[in-house]
Amino acid sequence: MSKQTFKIAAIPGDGIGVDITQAAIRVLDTLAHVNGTFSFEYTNFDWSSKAYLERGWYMPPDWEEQLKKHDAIYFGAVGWPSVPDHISLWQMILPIRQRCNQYVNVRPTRILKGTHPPLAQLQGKPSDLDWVIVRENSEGEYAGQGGTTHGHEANAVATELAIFTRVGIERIMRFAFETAKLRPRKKLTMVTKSNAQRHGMVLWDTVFYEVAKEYDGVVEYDKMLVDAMTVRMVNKPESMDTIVATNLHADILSDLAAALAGSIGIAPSSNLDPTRSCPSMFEPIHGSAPDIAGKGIANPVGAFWSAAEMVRWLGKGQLDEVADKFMVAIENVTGQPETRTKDMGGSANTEQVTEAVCKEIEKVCGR
Ligand SMILES: NC(=O)c1ccc[n+]([C@@H]2O[C@H](COP(=O)([O-])OP(=O)(O)OC[C@H]3O[C@@H](n4cnc5c(N)ncnc54)[C@H](O)[C@@H]3O)[C@@H](O)[C@H]2O)c1
Ligand SMILES: O=C(O)[C@H](O)[C@@H](O)C(=O)O
Ligand SMILES: [K+]
Ligand SMILES: [Mn+2]
Repeated sequence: MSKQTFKIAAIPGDGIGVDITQAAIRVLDTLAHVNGTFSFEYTNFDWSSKAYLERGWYMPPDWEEQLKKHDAIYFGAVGWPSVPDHISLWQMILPIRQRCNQYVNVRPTRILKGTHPPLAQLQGKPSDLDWVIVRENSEGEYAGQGGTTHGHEANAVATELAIFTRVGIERIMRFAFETAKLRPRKKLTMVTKSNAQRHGMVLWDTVFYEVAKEYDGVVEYDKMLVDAMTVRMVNKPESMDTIVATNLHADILSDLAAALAGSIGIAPSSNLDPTRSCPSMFEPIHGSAPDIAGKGIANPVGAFWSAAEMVRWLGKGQLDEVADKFMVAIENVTGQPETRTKDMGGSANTEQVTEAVCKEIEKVCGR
């Protein structure tokens, strides 16, 4: 069998995005080397807030064409205090998600070996918390429509329009049910705020129950209002498995999930184009963390987990075992107190964790 080469567009971005992307590439290359059946070829894109401040743009006019030459995109994080966050988000990450048809954002959470999450200390066992949050990634509260009139005056008016389409809702529901069907608990919880938001959220509910009919007897499903959902996530983590929510709700719930599982630094995400007509994008859910940037102490585990999901996606079913072993290597490292970063109660730096994961890959990922 000839060796497969995957073309990766690497966009480190800002702050700790740079450290963790570098770490992820090192780990991915070690994995490829140890496995021997595939390799990665990277194009590095210096699209960042720093570059924006120097040259006035984040991405060049042909960014889409450039990205689409790749099999996948690996993303660090974007955002820096000297640029308003809505500028950085809307000039980088959100256009990529929208124009590359990445309408699903998959955010798994579970309690990795060796973590001491607040939830497990309160009650229950680590395996109680094992979720996949399916985030609608193309519309909703992130549709980007709205405007401002009389901007700096006392009578300023601003609108922020959330848009929900039947097509958009139906495809995310279907993806969520298919995800739930393949999980051990086979449960799907759908989250809205359809008591207060009586149009878009009601359409979500309606389409959910329509699609649900196709899964009767296969997937157990229920519906939650987002406020009550936060309580259930803390008090009854074992009662849920797959969760589907709108762009904004799932953004918030996934940070909560990460914190309950131990740290924002371990949580991964896959921005997927399920049709595979565009490259999908993999990134940890955290941001550029300006408060710890430049210190070399960022937890790279969320970045590694995202890299493992990228391998799984690129393999189209052929590299699942490789991705699983990669996760074992990561957990062998989180399992050791001396190779945990500060956010996980340890004192190791990014470099030491990366080194340790590479060593574990050599032990557990050989063919
Ligand atoms: N997808 C993205 O690129 C993305 C995601 C979230 C936030 N952002 C941007 O990042 C910037 C900072 O946002 P924020 O502070 O709200 O969120 P953040 O996720 O960057 O940081 C929140 C807190 O978590 C800590 N943290 C995050 N990742 C960590 C890691 N890997 N290891 C250890 N600690 C970690 C940070 O130090 C900080 O205290 C903003 O500009 C925001 O818009 C971008
Ligand atoms: O999508 C967003 O809201 C931001 O990019 C970030 O908070 C994320 O979760 O990816
Ligand atoms: K990120
Ligand atoms: Mn977020």
